[in-house]
Amino acid sequence: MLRCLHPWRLSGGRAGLRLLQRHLFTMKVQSPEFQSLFTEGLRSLTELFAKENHELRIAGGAVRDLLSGVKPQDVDFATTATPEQMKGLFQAAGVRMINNKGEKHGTVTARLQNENFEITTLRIDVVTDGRHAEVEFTTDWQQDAERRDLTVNSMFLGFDGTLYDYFNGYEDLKNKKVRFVGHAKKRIQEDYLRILRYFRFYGRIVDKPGDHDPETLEAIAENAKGLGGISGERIWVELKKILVGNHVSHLVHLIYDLDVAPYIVKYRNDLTKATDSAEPLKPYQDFIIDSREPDAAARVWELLKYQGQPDLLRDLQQWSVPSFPVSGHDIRKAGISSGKEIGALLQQLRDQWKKSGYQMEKDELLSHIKKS
Ligand SMILES: Nc1ccn([C@@H]2O[C@H](COP(=O)(O)OP(=O)(O)OP(=O)(O)O)[C@@H](O)[C@H]2O)c(=O)n1
Ligand SMILES: [Mg+2]
Repeated sequence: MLRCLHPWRLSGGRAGLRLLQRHLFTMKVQSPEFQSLFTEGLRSLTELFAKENHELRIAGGAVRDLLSGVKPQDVDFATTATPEQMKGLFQAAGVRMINNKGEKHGTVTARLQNENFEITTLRIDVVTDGRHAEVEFTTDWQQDAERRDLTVNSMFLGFDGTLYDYFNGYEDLKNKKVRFVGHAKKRIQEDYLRILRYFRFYGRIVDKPGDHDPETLEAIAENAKGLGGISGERIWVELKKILVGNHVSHLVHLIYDLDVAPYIVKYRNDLTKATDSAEPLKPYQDFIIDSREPDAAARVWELLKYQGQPDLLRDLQQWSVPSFPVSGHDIRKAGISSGKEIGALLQQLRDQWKKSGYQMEKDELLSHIKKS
């Protein structure tokens, strides 16, 4: 998962600006990944905002991915427009809005040319309890960058290719450094899940494991117990992402050394509560099956070794990973030709197969298609 940095075209002679933290560094970004985002839907969206003089930029993780030469899986947008202004603008243009649950936190989702766009008003987190935040809207990009977790996740990218970087995120990405924006302690106390996000991005970005900012490690150790208040399901989602990254062994050690482990693994019966507790191996097996990485099993052993669960470890080591018996070809033979439908059916059958404890065979699975 080594990510290489693209040779960016710098807009002449501004490199000196990045020396000061909290000093806006800008440059121009041109890359095939960036260009590939410009769908018809995105063009219409940017035009709508430009017409009303609202600023709209790509924000956070998607900027990080683009700068690493990776096409982002999901793109978040940030804007100076308030949710009310966005709603007015979309209504006037006859654009459908969906899923208004995010509105309290400033997020409006608009559907243009069959694509969904999640757009969030710039905000300050006014009150945080380590899990949720009460927010206040702002039109100041720097303030929005300041409430984000890591420097590499705190950048914005305008549609003319201008990168806006307030906290040396670009420099950190190039130097493969994972750092919190401002004080690690404060950032973690705003949302304890950020402890695990730190490990996750460390596994994604850093080449050689071992180097950490002492202040960060201290802040993690001091605040690990905050993870006790986060739902097991959210923890498990992050943990799985750590396990598919690099440096798993190093990170699992660190999770134990910093005493984070008690709050995310031992004593946590709800960690994998989506599944039956009579089958303690199931979530790990599902993870291995879903990850499709050749060494996924070894990564989970690593975790179990330290989880103080030698029985689970032994059982998992003896388990031979079954392979899903249905292929796209089988479904096509059953008379379905649309690629999209085949994909959806494969996913459905996979889920059924997993629920059956990987017991269902090909014919039985395929017979379910015909019935539905
Ligand atoms: N606990 C969190 C979660 C998110 N963010 C901010 O919100 C952005 C988007 O969050 P999310 O999509 O959850 O994560 P990404 O960083 O985009 O990572 P991924 O590639 O997994 O989506 C992050 O980049 C970061 O700026 C944050 O500050 N603190
Ligand atoms: Mg994201």
